[in-house]
Amino acid sequence: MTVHEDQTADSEGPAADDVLVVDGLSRRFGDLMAVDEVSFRIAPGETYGLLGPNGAGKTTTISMVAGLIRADAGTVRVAGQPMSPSHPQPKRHIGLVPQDLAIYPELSARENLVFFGRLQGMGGADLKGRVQEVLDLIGLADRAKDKSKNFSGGMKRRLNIGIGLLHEPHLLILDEPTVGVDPQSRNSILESVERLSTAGMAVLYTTHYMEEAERLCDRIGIIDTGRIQAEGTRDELIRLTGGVDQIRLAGTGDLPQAIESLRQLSAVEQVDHDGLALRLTVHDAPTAVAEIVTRATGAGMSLADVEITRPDLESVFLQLTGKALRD
Ligand SMILES: Nc1ncnc2c1ncn2[C@@H]1O[C@H](COP(=O)(O)OP(=O)(O)OP(=O)(O)O)[C@@H](O)[C@H]1O
Repeated sequence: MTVHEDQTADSEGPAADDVLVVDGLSRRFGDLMAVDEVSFRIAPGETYGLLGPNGAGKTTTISMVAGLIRADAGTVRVAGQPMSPSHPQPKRHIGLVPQDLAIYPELSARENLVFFGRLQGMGGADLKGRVQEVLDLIGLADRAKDKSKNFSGGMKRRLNIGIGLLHEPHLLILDEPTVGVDPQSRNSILESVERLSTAGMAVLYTTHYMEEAERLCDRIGIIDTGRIQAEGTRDELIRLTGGVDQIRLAGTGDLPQAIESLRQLSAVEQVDHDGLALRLTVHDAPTAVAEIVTRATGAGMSLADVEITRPDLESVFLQLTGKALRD
């Protein structure tokens, strides 16, 4: 886990096979420091999330990583090679999926992929084979012949992702790919990203949706006002801000005996009695809850209700920045 500002950290150095190493990346627009010394790294098969609200600096960061805009300071290494305006070659290892759709509505899914593949200098049997692989990866093989103008929002986004995958990049960058799509389409996009990650792809994923970061990302950088405020796995970030799982047991019966018995469980840190219910502070509530219920009832408690409360990244963000993730 790496913690920035005044927090202490046990930061690990970059591994030799990291697909992406970003160090001290900064960019100013006039008086605004849009990205301020952003550093992170992504290993093969790892999904790294930049989680932050609108205007946090996510798009500016990935635009610099992808070589679309110049950085004022900092370095980017892709697949072990430094990248700069004078040395753009490592760009070929990056697949960028921008926020806006870049597909031709009158062309089918397959025709779009063939068109963009040719633009990238691909052709012949290689292109044909790769297009089929990509159609499978994005789950559009059975709609390959349909014009993309007839696709749902999520299918169009997946086709957009497919275009970014054609040249077999080592790193796929997705900029808020689910904004403006319905929940079902969102799920199919997330499943595609999960499939790619399982296949070994390194993914850089920007979002302001906490649920997506929690579901997809192995590590998350919480970004606000251009700075990464904290970085780690979901659980590390939650521990960092002192978040704990709680279980509330409402019921009647021999409560003192239940408290005594529950205090002996290693997962239980603390048991309080608020008059109406027992309130437990626990490690990993979803795993511990079955044993806790068994203990409480075994000790003579008759349960009326069991409620689990887990802190989430929204509360971490609030604590770190004093603001909500969404307006
Ligand atoms: N070309 C530009 N000129 C001036 N200001 C810019 C430019 N591009 C971005 N900004 C500003 O830089 C800040 C960071 O913007 P950026 O687009 O990187 O944020 P974001 O986290 O991607 O949010 P969003 O999802 O809204 O794009 C914002 O205040 C934005 O207004």
